[in-house]
Parts: sequence; C-alpha cells; structure tokens
Amino acid sequence: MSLLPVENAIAAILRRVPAPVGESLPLGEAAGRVLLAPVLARHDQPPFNASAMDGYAVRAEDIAPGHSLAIIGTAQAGAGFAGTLGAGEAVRIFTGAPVPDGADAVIMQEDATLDGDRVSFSSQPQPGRNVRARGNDFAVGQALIAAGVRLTPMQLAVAAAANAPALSVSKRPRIALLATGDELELPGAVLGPDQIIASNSFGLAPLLAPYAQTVTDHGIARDQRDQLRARLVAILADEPDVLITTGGASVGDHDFVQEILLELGVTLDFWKINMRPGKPLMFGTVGKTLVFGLPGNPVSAMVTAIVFIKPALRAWLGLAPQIHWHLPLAAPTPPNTARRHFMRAQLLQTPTGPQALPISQTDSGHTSSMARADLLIVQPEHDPGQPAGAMVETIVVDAF
Ligand SMILES: Nc1nc2c(c(=O)[nH]1)N[C@H]1C(S)=C(S)[C@@H](COP(=O)(O)OP(=O)(O)OC[C@H]3O[C@@H](n4cnc5c(N)ncnc54)[C@H](O)[C@@H]3O)O[C@H]1N2
Ligand code: MOO
Repeated sequence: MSLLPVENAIAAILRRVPAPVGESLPLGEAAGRVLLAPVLARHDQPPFNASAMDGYAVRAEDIAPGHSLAIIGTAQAGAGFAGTLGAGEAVRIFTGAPVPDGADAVIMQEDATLDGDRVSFSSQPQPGRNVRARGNDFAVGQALIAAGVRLTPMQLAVAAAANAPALSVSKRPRIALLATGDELELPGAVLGPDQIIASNSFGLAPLLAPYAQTVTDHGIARDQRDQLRARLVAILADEPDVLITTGGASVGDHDFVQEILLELGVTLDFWKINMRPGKPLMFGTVGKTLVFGLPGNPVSAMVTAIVFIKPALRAWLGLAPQIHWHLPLAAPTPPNTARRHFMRAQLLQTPTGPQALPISQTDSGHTSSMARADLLIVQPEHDPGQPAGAMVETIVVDAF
C-alpha cells in the first residue's frame, strides 16, 4: 500500500462514523456533553417587567424638583405589589421585584430622600430607567443554545434559566484499549534486561475519556499469535464501539496485529499514512466497531490518536472539527520531508501574544519531549522550513 495523505485518511475514517444518537439527560448531568437539539426558552425572561435596583417605582413624568410622591406600598422579589400606581404615587421596590402596573421607571434609593410616607428625588429618570422589560433577555420559543456544542457551565446556567429540566445530548462510544508487545511491563514493574514500560494506554485513556462513555484498558497482549487472537476475540465479543490497539502495526516478523484483525473479519480501510510520526497507522471496521491500529512508538501513538481518533469521536458526538490555531513561530523550523510532520512544540506566552516554539526532537520513541509539548505544529509536506515569526497551523494538544 502506498502512503495515504492525511486528509484522505481522515475522510475515510469519517465515512465510517455513525450519525450521532441522542439521549435525554437531567440538566445536572449534562456538563461536558454535546447538545443534539437546541435549547428553547419555555417562557419570557424576565417573565415580568423587573426592577434592576433597590429604590422606588414611579411614573417618570411625575418626577420634578422639590416635588414628593406618596409611598403606597412595597414590591419585593417573589412578592409584587398587587395594585396599580397612580399619579403622584411611588412604590418601595427591591431588585428583582415586578414593577407595579402604572409605574414605568425605578429610581435607586441613593437618589431618594424619605420624609415619613413621602419620598422626593434628586434625579429625573427617563421612562424605562432601571426596568428590565419582560422578555428583553429572551422570549418564549427562542433558541438559546444551538445544537452541536459541548455544554459549558455558562450554557447550563442559561438552560436552567430557560426552565429546561433535561437536555438531548449525544450518546458516547465505548472504547477498548489493548497494548501489544513482548517487551512491555506495567508501571511499577522491576524491568528485566529487554523490557520497557507500557506507557501508551496511560496517555490514550485520559486523552479519549472526555469523548467516551467508558474507556476500558485491556492491558497488554504478548506478540504471540494465539494469545493476541484470543485477547482480541474476547474484546470484540463485547462489541466495543471503538477498538484501539498499539504496537505491532509495522512490518516486523512479530507484528501480527493486522494479520489477526483480518482473520477476525476486520475490513481494513487503510494502512500507512504519509505523515511522521505515525506512518504505520491502520484503520478498519468489524461489525459496528471502528478499529484503529496505532503504531507502538509512544509519540506516534499519541499523535495518531490526536490527529485521527479525536476527529472521529467529535463526529460521533455531533461536534464540529477542532479549531486549529494559527500562531507565530518563536523559532525557525527546519525543512520537512515528503511526509506531513506533526511537530511537537511549546506554547509560549509572550508580551505580544502566544507563540509556538518548535521542539527539535523528532524521534517517535522520545517521550520526555512529549511531556513539554502543548501543541503539534502541522508542517506541510515538502515545507522548506519557516523563519521565526511566520504563522503556522497548530493543534492544541489538550483541547477538547
Ligand atoms: N522496516 C521497517 N521498520 C519500521 C518501519 C518501517 O516502515 N519499516 N516503521 C517504523 C515506524 S515509523 C514505526 S512508528 C514503528 C511502529 O512499529 P509497531 O507499531 O510495529 O510498534 P512496535 O514495534 O510494537 O513498537 C515500536 C516501539 O514502541 C514501543 N512500544 C510499543 N508499545 C508500547 C507501549 N504500549 N508503551 C510504550 N512503548 C511501546 C516498543 O517497545 C518499540 O520500541 O515501526 C518502525 N519500524
Ligand atoms: O511513523 Mo513512526 O511513528 O515515525 O516512528
């Protein structure tokens, strides 16, 4: 197979992603979920003309220097004044209370002088002053939050204000992870001479968890045909929505993952992408399960998950693709090869704004540089290299 361009690979994956499916969730459980149906207001907000200040409700035309009004009652939040305000009258009012019929302005109490049951004012209001008119925030039936957003705290507060007790959000996929390799041991092990620690799943699980109902880490399978087959059979029997393997994706004598996946009925859509790191990525489907075979190298595994699996999961949830930020380079980049390079970079905060500082390390097995990477600079195929200050496309690693 020749090396597939990155865009074609993403398009091939997106063709296999099912349309979002909705479920109804109580408001208090919807944070961070993706909204599938717009939130519509169930009432006008505010539901009545409401005072924005503590003070006196009046008829603006009645206010004149040296002229006092009779205080005929009180309106407070939750308990309005039942009557109608007439000429020469005022009602004591508090913030959030309904403005009484007949009144058209509120004068704040700092501008009022009390004299028994009469009040005079040092300011002359326009009609509407300090009154929040009914429906001026939103009107019944108005769409307040569009579908396709990941619900933020502010949006949830608005949904609550709109009296929506439950929201329609997308169901999330169940994800299964499996690391492969004879050399791998879990963190905490005493390493033998030929062993390394299996680190990939510890990055992939939290990277993908925000998009998933569950991420089940199935641990490590050895590079033995029968064992690997048995592990994959057991995992697929549970029909996960997404299966992600790491390692064994390349062409070595012990790279069995693809062979066994094909035996198990996986239809392979592609293998090998024109990118670095991450070239040996494979993708296919079996039944309703999307199968991603990530390369074992730790940087390759994380980069391919960010570049391919995250967009697939966003589409699964009904979310638009992640925005790629264009940032100025803090230092030059070297010329690229024929493969698209996803270059590790740091996000620098400078007095003139954020900048991308390339990390020169390109080894896909080099993990410590990954710990410093806030961004991936997307360096085009055959890019001649860019000077400091040039604007480059970046993917923010830790963004949803
Ligand atoms: N002759 C060729 N050799 C290789 C090619 C090639 O095209 N021709 N491609 C290279 C590239 S690029 C990559 S990437 C790797 C991918 O190899 P595999 O997916 O088969 O991965 P492994 O060989 O199993 O492991 C590679 C490397 O990563 C370490 N590893 C594996 N799993 C984990 C894990 N869960 N946590 C941490 N580290 C892991 C493993 O020990 C190896 O060091 O192939 C190149 N070779
Ligand atoms: O594509 Mo591999 O990820 O560079 O080492």
